[in-house]
Amino acid sequence: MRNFLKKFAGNDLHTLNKATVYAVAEGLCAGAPLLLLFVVLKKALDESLSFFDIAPYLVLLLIFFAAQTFCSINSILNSCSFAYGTGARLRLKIGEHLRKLPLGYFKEGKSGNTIEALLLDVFNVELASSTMYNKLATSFIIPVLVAFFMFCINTKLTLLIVSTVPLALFFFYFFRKKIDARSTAMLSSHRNSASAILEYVQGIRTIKSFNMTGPSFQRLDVALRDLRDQSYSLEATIAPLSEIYACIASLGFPLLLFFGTRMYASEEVSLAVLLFFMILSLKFYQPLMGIAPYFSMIRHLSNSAQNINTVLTTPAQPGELTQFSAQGLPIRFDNVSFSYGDRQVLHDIQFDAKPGTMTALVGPSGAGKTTISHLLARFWDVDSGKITIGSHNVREIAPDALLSQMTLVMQDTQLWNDTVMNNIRFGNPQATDEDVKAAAKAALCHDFICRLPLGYDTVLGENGSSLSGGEQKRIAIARAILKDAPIVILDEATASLDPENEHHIQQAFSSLASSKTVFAIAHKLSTIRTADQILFIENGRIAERGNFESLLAQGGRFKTFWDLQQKGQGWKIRRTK
Ligand SMILES: Nc1ncnc2c1ncn2[C@@H]1O[C@H](COP(=O)(O)OP(=O)(O)OP(=O)(O)O)[C@@H](O)[C@H]1O
Repeated sequence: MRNFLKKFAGNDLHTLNKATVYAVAEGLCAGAPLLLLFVVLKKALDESLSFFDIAPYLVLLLIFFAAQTFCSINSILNSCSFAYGTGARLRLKIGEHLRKLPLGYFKEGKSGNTIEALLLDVFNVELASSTMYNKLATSFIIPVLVAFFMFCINTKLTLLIVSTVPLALFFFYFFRKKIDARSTAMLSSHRNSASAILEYVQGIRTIKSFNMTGPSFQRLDVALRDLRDQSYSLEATIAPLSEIYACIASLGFPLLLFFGTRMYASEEVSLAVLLFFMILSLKFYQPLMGIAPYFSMIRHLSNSAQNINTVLTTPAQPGELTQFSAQGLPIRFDNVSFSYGDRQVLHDIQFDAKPGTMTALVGPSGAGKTTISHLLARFWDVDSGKITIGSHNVREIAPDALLSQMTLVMQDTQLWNDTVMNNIRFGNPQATDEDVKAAAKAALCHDFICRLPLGYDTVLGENGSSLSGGEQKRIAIARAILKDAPIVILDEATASLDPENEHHIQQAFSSLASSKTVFAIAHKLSTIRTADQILFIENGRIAERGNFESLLAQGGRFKTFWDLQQKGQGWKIRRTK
């Protein structure tokens, strides 16, 4: 645990050490009244006792109380400063690392796990370092110091008191695998529910539209029930074990009573010493009793630490070229093949895109169009062949440097719960308000933004929920215009829009795409009439290529596709009686 904390705490580790020293000092100060009690008892039993005899001890007691309070405050402040500092650093580190991971990592259903790493696991580390670490340290150090002190007074009585502790610890050690298993199951269940809740919240619109709220949403229901069962099962294991552990450990007290009184009867020890040991044994057992619940927390922590490590050690995509400009460079897909797991979805893709031209990717659903554009952005790396920009293989280019040269307008628009101004400025944080407005005008959104209650200062709600789909898309285009990257990828950007919105967005795209190297993925073939080259993708291969007219003239798959779309424009929903 300490190694894990050390790894992320850096120079802050001395704060944790300070907190531990204060915590031990606090524990010892808390024990001081017992020592004074012993002195008072001894005086009372050996001689007569007056107020003047105990007055200096009363003063000492007040000093110890003050010292205890001082140490306690400092222990809490230092451990909290360490815990929340380390927690914040960990969250930032995870957030920073996530940005460098290939998109494939998030597509493989690991996002629930990642959120768990950010929330529960880091929270566990915070909790461990703010309270558990000090509690555990003092729970071991204080009994050791008390035992040493008792040992100096009477060896036999000390041995009686401590003899049961190894037995109790061994008992817990014997059941550790059971606790481990329950704790691991509980954490895994926690992760499942986090991912189920995430899925539920993200899909809430669909769930509502199918009237599948509440328990009918099976996965969430099952995950939450499992979490309830696993949490209960863990507690039901820990609670009896903790009680039996505490019982075994404190068996030393009856032993002390039995043998201690016999030793007193045979005048082997004085009454004061016997009474003192009885009182001191409480100080000895008390911290040991308190540590039982921490055994499962240690398991939680090591599990959380492992999970955080898994996220942090997932390799970031390599790429040594950190300064790169794609301006004016041609792009080449050279015999590119790619598989998702065992399933090959792209075969020998070969084409060139000259700078400043538009390449349209069309074809049936699932043909591999989006995958081609994602490979260019290095969301994944190719299995064979290569993609080059100018003379550079994209594998050589650091993902951040590569993405800085691209604008992606995806099917789903991601907007933040922030002002319109900041949402657009996301494309270029250095942009002035005037730059933002100019981009908004070019993307044909200035007018509707001005009609919003606070204009550019209007907060958009979660994922732009206060705007229509077409308006959201135009904000995303304004953001892309502001980024002004030399490569633009448009993925089904006009899908699901009404004709008026589509017309506006087409105009906005023209502003975005002028003089850029554009890759447009489109189902509606009418939107890519002006493309310099059209690649018709089918079953992961380029089946046909050419410009709009030449492809129609070929009379092949593209032509069939076009004819079908023309017919489809007059489609009706027929009611059968
Ligand atoms: N993350 C993924 N893991 C596994 N398979 C995937 C993944 N993403 C896509 N696929 C599969 O790869 C194939 C190509 O998908 P892709 O999204 O590139 O097709 P597309 O031509 O863009 O389809 P559409 O027009 O419907 O968006 C499909 O069969 C799809 O099921």
